[in-house]
Amino acid sequence: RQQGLPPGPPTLPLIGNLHLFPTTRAHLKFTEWAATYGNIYSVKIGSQTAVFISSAKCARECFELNSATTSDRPEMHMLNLVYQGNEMIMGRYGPYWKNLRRAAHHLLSKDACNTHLALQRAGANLMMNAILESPQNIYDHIQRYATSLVLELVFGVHCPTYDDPLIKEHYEIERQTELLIKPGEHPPIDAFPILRYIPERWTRWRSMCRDIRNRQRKYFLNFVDRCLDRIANEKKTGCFMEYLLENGGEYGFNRENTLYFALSLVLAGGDTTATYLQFFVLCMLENPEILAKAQREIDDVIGNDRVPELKDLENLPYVRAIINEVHRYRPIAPTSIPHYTIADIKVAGYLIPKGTTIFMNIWGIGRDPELYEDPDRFWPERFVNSEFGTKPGADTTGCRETPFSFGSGRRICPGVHLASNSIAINVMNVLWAFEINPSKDPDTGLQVPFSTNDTIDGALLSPNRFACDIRPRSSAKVDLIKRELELSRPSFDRFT
Ligand code: HEM
Repeated sequence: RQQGLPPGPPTLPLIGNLHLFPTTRAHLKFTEWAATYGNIYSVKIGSQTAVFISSAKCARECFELNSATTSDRPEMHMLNLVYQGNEMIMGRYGPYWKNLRRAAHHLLSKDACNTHLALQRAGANLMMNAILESPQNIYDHIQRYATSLVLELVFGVHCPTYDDPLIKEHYEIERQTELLIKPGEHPPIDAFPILRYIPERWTRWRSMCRDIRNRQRKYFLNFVDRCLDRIANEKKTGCFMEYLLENGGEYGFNRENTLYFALSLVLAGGDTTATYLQFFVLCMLENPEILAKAQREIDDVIGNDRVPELKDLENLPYVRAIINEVHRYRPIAPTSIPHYTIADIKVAGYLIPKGTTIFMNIWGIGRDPELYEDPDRFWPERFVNSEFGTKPGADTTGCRETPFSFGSGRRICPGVHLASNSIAINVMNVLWAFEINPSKDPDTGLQVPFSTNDTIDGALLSPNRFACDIRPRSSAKVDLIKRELELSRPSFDRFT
């Protein structure tokens, strides 16, 4: 470990800390290290350095005040094989990425998102109706909502049911793609670049990258072809891809850039929103008294004669607190997406050299004992008692309105407004419409186990499929849900 670097676990010659690097539930180990080595610490992997930031104050200094230097992404060989530098999420910082961000703003700015609200509400109504029809499939109904929304907006493709083959293929592609970046899944090719030269017959990753690339191209190019057809036949849906195919030059995009930009939005926008909403349902299942309190608030403000609207959220402080607490308690990207320095910087008095990978330890920031009382407890009241959910007297430098789970600095999630609207609409709907209880095994009568800790071991933190007993709170609400769905169906007409 070079002089001036933040402290960290003791290293071994050549491999550094590689032998200590966790391959499962890595965020827990990274947060444990923060308790030992501090809110900024470094880890060596071969010759490479990684720095972990685990406090709001350091995150502000690192990602916001030094954003001109900390907005690159580390090079990942396998992603290069799949995307050849065209995609956005791991794209290198520079003029091409700046154009991608400009283009993303066109679709995802706060104002643009106001124009997507009718579609989001229609999709949410479809989800409530699907829960009425097959409550046992709530996990899938949530996935359908989130995936169909991004496919509708980006490619003009509507998926009305969860067993639509397009939804199934989307999730297969997401799962495969996640394996590319899952720690421990492959040899450390990026830390030891010499591994790139191992002959193909002894490696699995090259053929895997080729398969994923081909599968993604087949899936997404089919959507592009459909857009081209609609443009030719003057049957446009107003989706983003149609706009890009006609105006991509505005951003300097060629056809490949356009394809991979759209792919980035769809892959980044579907699973993330779905995972948040699945965790929300699990948090309600685990905390019936919190669910009941939120429903009392909803009943007082909205009542039984109409469904919730986005603007109701202003009058629902406890529901807002629940939304913030789910973000804190189960951040879906617990160590965000790594950033990379393009020059030396100083953070908290330590040197972070050019060429360092920096992780924002979102999980650790949400569990910082200096900021949060009883951080491992799901307790929305903390966000009622103080603006940022912090304990009395805490130094709130770096705390902010946008949840940390969306990342930080110039790379902060550009989908934050779309995701926040989806979350608000669906959280209010579910609280207003449904009772949520543990389900019982029909044979044994025993409660079917569930837990917010029962997660898929992937690059993102997402819950395993779970069961619950979710049913309408009254027959009058069933009638309202059905009526609302019929009223909002015209939003889908343009996709037929
Ligand atoms: C609950 C939902 C979501 C969460 C928690 C989330 C979280 C994140 C995080 C942590 C990052 C990395 C930020 C950083 O590097 O500092 C990110 C990046 C990104 N997100 Fe999201 N996201 C969500 C939904 C969405 C949606 C709906 C879209 C678009 C439709 C989207 C598009 C993107 C893109 C394109 C990036 C890469 C940005 C870049 O590298 O410049 N996300 N997101």
